[in-house]
Amino acid sequence: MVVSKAWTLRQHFQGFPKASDFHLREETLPQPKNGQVLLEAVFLSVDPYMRPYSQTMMKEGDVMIGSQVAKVIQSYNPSFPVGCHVVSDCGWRSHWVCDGAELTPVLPDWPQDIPLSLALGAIGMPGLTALYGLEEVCEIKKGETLLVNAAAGAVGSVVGQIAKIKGCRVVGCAGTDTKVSYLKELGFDQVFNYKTATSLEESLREAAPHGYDCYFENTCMLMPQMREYGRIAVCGSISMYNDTTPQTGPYVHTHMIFKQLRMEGFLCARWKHKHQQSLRRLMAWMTEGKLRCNEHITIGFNNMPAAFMGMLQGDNTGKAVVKV
Ligand SMILES: NC(=O)C1=CN([C@@H]2O[C@H](COP(=O)(O)OP(=O)(O)OC[C@H]3O[C@@H](n4cnc5c(N)ncnc54)[C@H](OP(=O)(O)O)[C@@H]3O)[C@@H](O)[C@H]2O)C=CC1
Ligand SMILES: CCCCCC(=O)/C=C/[C@@H]1[C@@H](C/C=C\CCCC(=O)O)[C@@H](O)C[C@H]1O
Repeated sequence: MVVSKAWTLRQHFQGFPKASDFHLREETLPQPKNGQVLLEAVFLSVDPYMRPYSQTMMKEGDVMIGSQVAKVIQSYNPSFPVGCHVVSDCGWRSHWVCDGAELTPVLPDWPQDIPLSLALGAIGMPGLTALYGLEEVCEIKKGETLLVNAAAGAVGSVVGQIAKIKGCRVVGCAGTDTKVSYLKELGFDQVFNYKTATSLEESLREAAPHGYDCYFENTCMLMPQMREYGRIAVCGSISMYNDTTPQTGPYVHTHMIFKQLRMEGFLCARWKHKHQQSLRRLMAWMTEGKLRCNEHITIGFNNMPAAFMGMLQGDNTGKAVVKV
């Protein structure tokens, strides 16, 4: 018998999450049966969506939602032999018994020198989100100018690098000078700190005097600098996830109409049928040295809530993960 640890939602978050909103419990798992495997978490992801989705998808007492890279430590399923690594959506759990239907093996031939944690980041859901937002939603083309905000985050940093691979001019905005330096290292053409800029509008205009063809939107709306026929991929709105009073946004219609803009919200799961080939493309860029990524790693399963709250503070550079 294996005793698993699991973090549950003690009470729904009110505003910014607090340590007392979480509860660590132990659960004795059943012995795996035919067709089943026993998983042991290796890396767990903490992502912004957990904050809004907890409100709609979870009841108080439920195990926190989330993905992890896990190792198969007992197997009665030939598709998942002992020792292989999988991505599982079993939530904030140290161990789990399940059948293979819910599991995605990490890419076969995962290179030794690429950390497996990237299966939760640049070569996982955030990387796929970046790719689909650029290719499927923005339909970005060589020579175009792209703006991305929350640019040093898990999604934004990949967005900017893929756009560079595609021959675009990339402007990123981020909230600290450390993030700005990091994005310059990654090859972004122009980067500015929106928290210290005297005028956001002026910084945006200086960075791209002719305006933006594409805008990858991770936090909030920046509309006036769009070029005619510009495309806006609405990926997230992280700056609002902890609000207790809904914000009223800017009036965007005039820009949308006169510049004939297209603005489209999306969820990366829409292109699930492309995930395998897309992950291989991301991995190829990574092994060629064209795609880099920083990880903010917290050590210890017991520190899951701290890692989650730290991520929501917005100070991390790159992808937030927990190493068990
Ligand atoms: N549509 C989809 O399918 C998906 C959407 N998303 C969305 O993409 C966005 C980015 O996700 P991801 O890159 O994983 O996130 P990260 O946690 O890696 O980065 C988030 C960044 O957002 C910025 N930020 C601005 N306001 C806040 C705030 N109030 N709290 C925390 N961070 C803030 C911070 O950068 P700075 O200091 O520069 O402002 C921070 O670094 C999120 O909105 C997320 O929900 C993610 C995956 C899939
Ligand atoms: C206003 C909230 C916007 C959140 C955007 C975001 O970050 C979306 C992320 C999803 C994420 C959701 C994860 C688990 C929920 C699964 C529920 C279900 O689909 O049944 C993941 O699915 C990939 C992103 O698209």
